[in-house]
Amino acid sequence: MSAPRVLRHDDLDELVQDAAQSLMDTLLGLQATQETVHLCLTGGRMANQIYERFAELVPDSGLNTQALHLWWGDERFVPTTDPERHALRTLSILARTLQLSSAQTHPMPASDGKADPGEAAYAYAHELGNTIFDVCLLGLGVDGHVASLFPGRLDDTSSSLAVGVNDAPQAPSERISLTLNAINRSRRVWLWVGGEQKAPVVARALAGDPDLPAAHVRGQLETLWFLDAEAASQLPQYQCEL
Ligand SMILES: O=C(O)[C@H](O)[C@@H](O)[C@H](O)[C@H](O)COP(=O)(O)O
Repeated sequence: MSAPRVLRHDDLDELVQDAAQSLMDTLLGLQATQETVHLCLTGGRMANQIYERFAELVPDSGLNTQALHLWWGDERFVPTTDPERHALRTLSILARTLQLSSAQTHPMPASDGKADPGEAAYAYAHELGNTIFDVCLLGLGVDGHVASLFPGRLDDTSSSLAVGVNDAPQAPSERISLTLNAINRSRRVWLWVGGEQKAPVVARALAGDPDLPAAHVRGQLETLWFLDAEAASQLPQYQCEL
């Protein structure tokens, strides 16, 4: 397990640019040595901005999009065509420049066709099997949640890979989430966080507050927190690298 490192950026634009470029560079580096790369995506406003920038980088990058597999860290348990679905938003951005077949994209199940979030989570865990994410992306909620693992409901002893959430404190209440078990077996875990309202929870999580799910995420090789200056504003200077 790797200790968290903080990459502090002067502003949101710099964070978006660096996060998108770092993702591209890492995927290209991986493709030089391995056939398939598994990337686990997150929802949220910050991530969507970074995906926009990433999609712009794709055409001139040399990225082999055929060799990329996309997974999701969590999903809102709503119908397939509901615009609230993380997968729908993310794919609508990425599909501008990435040609992706359905065999490469592994969205979490939607509510049409599945009885409840638990059944959907079970199916997703089965699909995931022994897959290890090369990069697992996460956003951070103001309450310290990551994926759909909320404070006070942390299923940290779960040996399963995905869980159904029926009473999330944030709408919609029904969700599917990867567990810490699935997240923390990733090679790299990257958190993308911006804005002043996240500063207190960033400081608590990086101080190791055990109540916060975000304090428990670790990649096997790398745990990187990409922050803008506002989100990093309550951290001690020594914790920031840039
Ligand atoms: O599933 C959801 O309801 C949200 O998308 C949420 O979990 C989000 O990922 C985080 O709150 C961080 O997102 P922001 O980058 O939008 O702050």
